[in-house]
Amino acid sequence: MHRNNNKKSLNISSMFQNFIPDSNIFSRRCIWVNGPVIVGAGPSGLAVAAGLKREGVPFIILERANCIASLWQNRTYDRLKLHLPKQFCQLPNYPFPEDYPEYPTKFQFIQYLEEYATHFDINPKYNETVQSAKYDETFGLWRVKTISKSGQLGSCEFEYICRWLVVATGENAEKVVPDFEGLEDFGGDVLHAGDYKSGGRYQGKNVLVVGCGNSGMEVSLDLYNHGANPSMVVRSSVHVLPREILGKSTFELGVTMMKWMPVWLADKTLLLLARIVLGNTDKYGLKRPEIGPLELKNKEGKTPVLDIGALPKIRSGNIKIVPGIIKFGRGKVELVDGRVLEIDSVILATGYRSNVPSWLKDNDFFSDDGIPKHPFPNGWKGEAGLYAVGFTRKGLFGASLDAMSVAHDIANRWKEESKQQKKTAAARHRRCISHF
Ligand SMILES: Cc1cc2nc3c(=O)[nH]c(=O)nc-3n(C[C@H](O)[C@H](O)[C@H](O)COP(=O)(O)OP(=O)(O)OC[C@H]3O[C@@H](n4cnc5c(N)ncnc54)[C@H](O)[C@@H]3O)c2cc1C
Ligand SMILES: NC(=O)C1=CN([C@@H]2O[C@H](COP(=O)(O)OP(=O)(O)OC[C@H]3O[C@@H](n4cnc5c(N)ncnc54)[C@H](OP(=O)(O)O)[C@@H]3O)[C@@H](O)[C@H]2O)C=CC1
Ligand SMILES: O=C(O)C(=O)Cc1c[nH]c2ccccc12
Repeated sequence: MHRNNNKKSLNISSMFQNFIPDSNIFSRRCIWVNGPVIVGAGPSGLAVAAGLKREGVPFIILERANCIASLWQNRTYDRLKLHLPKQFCQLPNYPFPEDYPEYPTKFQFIQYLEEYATHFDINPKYNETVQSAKYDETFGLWRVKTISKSGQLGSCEFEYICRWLVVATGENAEKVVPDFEGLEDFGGDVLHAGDYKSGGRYQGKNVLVVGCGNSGMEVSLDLYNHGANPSMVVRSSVHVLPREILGKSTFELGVTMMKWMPVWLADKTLLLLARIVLGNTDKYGLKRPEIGPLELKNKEGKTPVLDIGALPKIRSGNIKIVPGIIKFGRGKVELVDGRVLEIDSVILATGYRSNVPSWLKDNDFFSDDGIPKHPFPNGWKGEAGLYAVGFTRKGLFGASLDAMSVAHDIANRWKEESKQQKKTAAARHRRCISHF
């Protein structure tokens, strides 16, 4: 759908360069960017920015929050630690400090990201939400419209014009909040896991945790540790794996096995080892999916739970497993097995989704769920200067690989176009001189 109009864009871009900056003739201020616009200042956006800095390519990062890594700073609970070993979570060209533990805390991870941004001198434009991005075929340029909520003037609107657009808004941009019958009559407090910080205020309360992914499991454990009485809803199935097997990270084991054997065999081996370490999890209401954990992650993006202590509490009955929900009523919930539970609070650990379809217009690179249609490792480059980083379903590790490919590709194209622009300018200059 998008054609590459390189020649056209060169002429038009130099035209914009003279004409647009700080223009007040439009109600929306237009800004020409001599390089890519990166949307999102999470780990993915920062990693691309660092790569571009190293190559000397100018760029702008637009971030809707007032800080970098807002998922980590604003939407995660206090007890969170990285659940993959640190070597799989560091960004390119800047290792974690040596004294960091194998599984850094979220506060250590945030500190690392702050230092990363400082080290590479990355300064995002904060409080600026991208509302739409559209490729203008006539000019061969991207038009990125934002609304900015900072400053004393209230909100301002901007339009950035650029040749390259890097989508780095993440797989977890928005909370998923399902519609439950009767929830409006429930009366107690209802929170998404993205707003949960700690179990401190739930002591002695009956709390229903909806969802059994890593968030549901870890929130349930945190609630138990704070003296609450959690019940966790498992409506379908879940793969629970030990975080480590014989002292080695299960994730690393999976990655290594996949290099040597087909994914189904790696899955079979992992499940056998998990059975030896954890026992039969089906017994506690944690039915395993029919597809193996690695294949399920690759195909559907569903992350297996890496257990950090919830499973023993499930075994001992301190965290109760309950089936799907029929409806809520005042102070209670009715379950599909006919039971009615009295509950004080609800925590929706029901996951997240990408928000790309809401703002990227006329695109056929991303599917309706906001993830690129081409799976890893082919999902980072679209047409007409469109790039995606951090949608590989491979966590920070995948984001880093994407970021290096994207920064390198843009740098090559930017340098090529800059060279051509210089040649065109020189030729124009020679023609002018020859007229005298
Ligand atoms: C609780 C939790 C724990 C996790 N733990 C791990 C882990 O241990 N290891 C691992 O590898 N992965 C983990 N992940 C996966 C996670 O996706 C990555 O860690 C990482 O945050 C992805 O980085 P990102 O930059 O792609 O996305 P994000 O971190 O989500 O950053 C995207 C940024 O884009 C901004 N944004 C979104 N929409 C707009 C818009 N329209 N305009 C402007 N800005 C916008 C957001 O505000 C955000 O700052 C975890 C995820 C969650 C939810
Ligand atoms: N320590 C760490 O590093 C952590 C990492 N994470 C990561 O963050 C990402 C998001 O994880 P998470 O927040 O757990 O989200 P997930 O998408 O992994 O899990 C969502 C859960 O909610 C359930 N659910 C959704 N809708 C309903 C409904 N209507 N009724 C009942 N159950 C419902 C799902 O069930 P079903 O499967 O049936 O759809 C699933 O169990 C993952 O990649 C995860 O690995 C999260 C927490 C900690
Ligand atoms: O925690 C996450 O969300 C991740 O995406 C990390 C991750 C990528 N691939 C996995 C396979 C098994 C467990 C975690 C991950």
